[in-house]
Amino acid sequence: MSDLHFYKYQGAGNDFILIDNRDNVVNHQQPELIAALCNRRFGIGADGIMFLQQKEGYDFEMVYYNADGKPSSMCGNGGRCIVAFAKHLNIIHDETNFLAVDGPHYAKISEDGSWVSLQMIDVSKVDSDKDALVLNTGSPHYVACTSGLADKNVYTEGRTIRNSEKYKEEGINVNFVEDQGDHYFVRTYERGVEDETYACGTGVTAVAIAMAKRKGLTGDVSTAIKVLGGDLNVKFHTDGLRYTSVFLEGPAEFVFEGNIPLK
Ligand SMILES: N[C@@H](CCC[C@H](N)C(=O)O)C(=O)O
Repeated sequence: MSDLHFYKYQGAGNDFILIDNRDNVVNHQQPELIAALCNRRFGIGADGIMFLQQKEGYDFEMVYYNADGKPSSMCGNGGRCIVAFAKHLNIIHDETNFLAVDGPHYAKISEDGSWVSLQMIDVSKVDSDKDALVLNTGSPHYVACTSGLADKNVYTEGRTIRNSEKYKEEGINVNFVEDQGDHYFVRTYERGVEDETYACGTGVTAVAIAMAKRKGLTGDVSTAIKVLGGDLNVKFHTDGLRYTSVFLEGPAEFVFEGNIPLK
């Protein structure tokens, strides 16, 4: 039995296990192992796990799995955390270009390594589903406006939409948003965690774009968003049809590191 050295990071309460796999010794294509490491009772506990790997032409590659052990689409808060991890490993200094499942990403990181601004994919397709908006910001998102969000049963209502006939095969992340004047309050049911998380980066990015679309905003837009685990900000430029130079900004913090036996 050998030990796996891991690092734990969180971005606005969206928490992740990080593994330095530059020497490629960990075979991560083991869904049961990934799910066991992410398990909050029997493992380290996390919403997802990332492997930092070498990639020619980039500072590193981000390989992301959801807590259920399945490979996932893009994770925005995970992307911000892996940038902080790459700085900790001295792979990068104050900016980086890395590769993720949805393509190349540029990011900037503060001197102390605790604040990350991550460029997300451009978006040009925003669909309607009755009163909700549906779009892909690296991961698929359903955005529904609501009131009384603090008291909403996000688990039950999110789970029902995620498992509805239309979405159950591919799955979708379900975001509920309440306009609170100078910011939006957002709560998200995450596919692959199959629960509400404290924050979802691709989710708040989808909310900021969806709300701009609904309000017909154009030009440079900056949107403050509160989530259960803290504060995030989303910036982009739009002509009303395309959303470009999209940046997800917020905290990314080291929590602890340790070793866990690989059984
Ligand atoms: N927490 C993430 C989203 C991770 C992917 C998601 N669970 C999915 O399967 O689509 C984020 O911060 O973006």
